Amino acid sequence: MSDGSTIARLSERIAERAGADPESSWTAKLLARGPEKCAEKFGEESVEAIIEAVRGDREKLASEAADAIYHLLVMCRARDVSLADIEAVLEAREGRSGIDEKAARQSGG
Ligand SMILES: N=c1c2ncn([C@@H]3O[C@H](COP(=O)(O)OP(=O)(O)OP(=O)(O)O)[C@@H](O)[C@H]3O)c2ncn1[C@@H]1O[C@H](COP(=O)(O)O)[C@@H](O)[C@H]1O
Repeated sequence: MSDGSTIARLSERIAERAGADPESSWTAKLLARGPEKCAEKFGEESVEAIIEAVRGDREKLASEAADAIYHLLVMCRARDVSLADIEAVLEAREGRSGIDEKAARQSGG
């Protein structure tokens, strides 16, 4: 069972590896290729997760979802958006239902 700290550790590891040798780090290699390439990679990994979600293989979906989360964090890192930035948005949404939020947006409130 995860308490969320695995993703926080992953995010820290991505930040550490950002300055590593691209020959020895996938993170460094991706970041060296620029934000557009990181976004493309996230898109590919997301599609792989979508395919497994449609197929209904739980094990493969968990694996592809892990790849997608890693590549999402790398893409955000490439644009200087940290996990803390993402968490701040999520925290601001806590306690408000998505249905209420959508209704408020549609009524301009
Ligand atoms: N979580 C990950 C992680 N998930 C996926 N990947 C890499 O993402 C790459 C995906 O590349 P590809 O698309 O070629 O792989 P694929 O999806 O199997 O491709 P196909 O063969 O299906 O086309 C692989 O090389 C994976 O190893 C990851 N690379 C790194 N991490 C984490 O990042 C940390 C730092 O890694 P380095 O930067 O490599 O040191 C690691 O300790 C991990 O915690």
